[in-house]
Amino acid sequence: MTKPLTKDDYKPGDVTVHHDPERLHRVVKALRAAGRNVALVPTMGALHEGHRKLIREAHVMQNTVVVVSIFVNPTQFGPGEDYERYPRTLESDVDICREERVGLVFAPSADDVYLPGSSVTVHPGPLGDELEGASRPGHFAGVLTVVAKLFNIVQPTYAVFGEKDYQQLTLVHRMARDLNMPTHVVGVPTVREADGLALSSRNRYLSEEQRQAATALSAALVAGAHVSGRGADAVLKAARDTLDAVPGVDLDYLELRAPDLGPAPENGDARLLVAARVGSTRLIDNIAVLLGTGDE
Ligand SMILES: Nc1ncnc2c1ncn2[C@@H]1O[C@H](COP(=O)(O)OP(=O)(O)OP(=O)(O)O)[C@@H](O)[C@H]1O
Ligand SMILES: CC(C)(CO)[C@@H](O)C(=O)[O-]
Ligand code: BAL
Repeated sequence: MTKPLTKDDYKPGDVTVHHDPERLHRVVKALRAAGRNVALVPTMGALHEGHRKLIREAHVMQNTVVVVSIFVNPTQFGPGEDYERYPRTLESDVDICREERVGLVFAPSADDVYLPGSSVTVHPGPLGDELEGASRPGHFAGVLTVVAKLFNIVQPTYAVFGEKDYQQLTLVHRMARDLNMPTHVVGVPTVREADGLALSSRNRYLSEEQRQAATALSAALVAGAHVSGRGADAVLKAARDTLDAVPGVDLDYLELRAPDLGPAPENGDARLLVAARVGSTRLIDNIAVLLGTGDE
């Protein structure tokens, strides 16, 4: 039988913060037994408007308890990446969650998530070594393993992810399908600043000058999308020219792919993806494009 909840487990109308995976698991199990839907929004914290939009999407279904996880997952960072430096702002994150009517925040420590001797991981398949995975070896094994753990701890009906991390969203979809996970994965369009820059927790690393240069990523995607009727070569050239015109932007990749990140089609729906370093900050972005044949 499910144990009744106490005020330390769940406070209707307020947010409750849990650190212990087993306790959180017990709380969501009791809420489900009481007829509530459970939706999960996985994050690494330092919450911004993009995260707020994911939380609002998670509320779309009536009678839902939204769980936001806040965990800077060490296994998805490579050596020399910004794991130590990544912003950790739990107190203000909890305030944002309260404003957004989140029921439960799950903020575990790395030791609670990865028990000593843990060795089994999720293998992302070949897509895990491409695009982001080519620059960040092992990144998607780390992401999918922690997302699978979160799905098992929370057992959500819905889990919401942003299109800003398009390859991550694609791989999480694929993991849920390939491993018969009962969670529905929902994608949310990218929230942008007025000048086009995709919101990202890492934007706070940028100096004023770098912040200005960083608009080159979204500008390049828009320039590419603008000429999409003329075909793939025109898209890549327009995007590349835009990036090349801005000093201080060091391109990592600019690629056109199919919407499922397979090879780009000659025409029809496609995705244009970019990653670049501005100073020491690595930024990513992407946009949907409709490729024409170049005849029109
Ligand atoms: N601008 C955005 N619009 C929509 N969703 C977003 C945006 N930024 C992040 N997300 C989504 O929020 C979720 C948590 O991402 P995360 O906490 O890593 O934030 P982030 O801003 O992407 O941080 P980072 O700078 O580390 O990439 C992911 O599903 C991510 O795609
Ligand atoms: C999905 C995620 C929370 C897994 O650590 C992370 O990759 C993120 O914040 O996008
Ligand atoms: N937002 C994706 C998490 C990462 O960059 O590690």
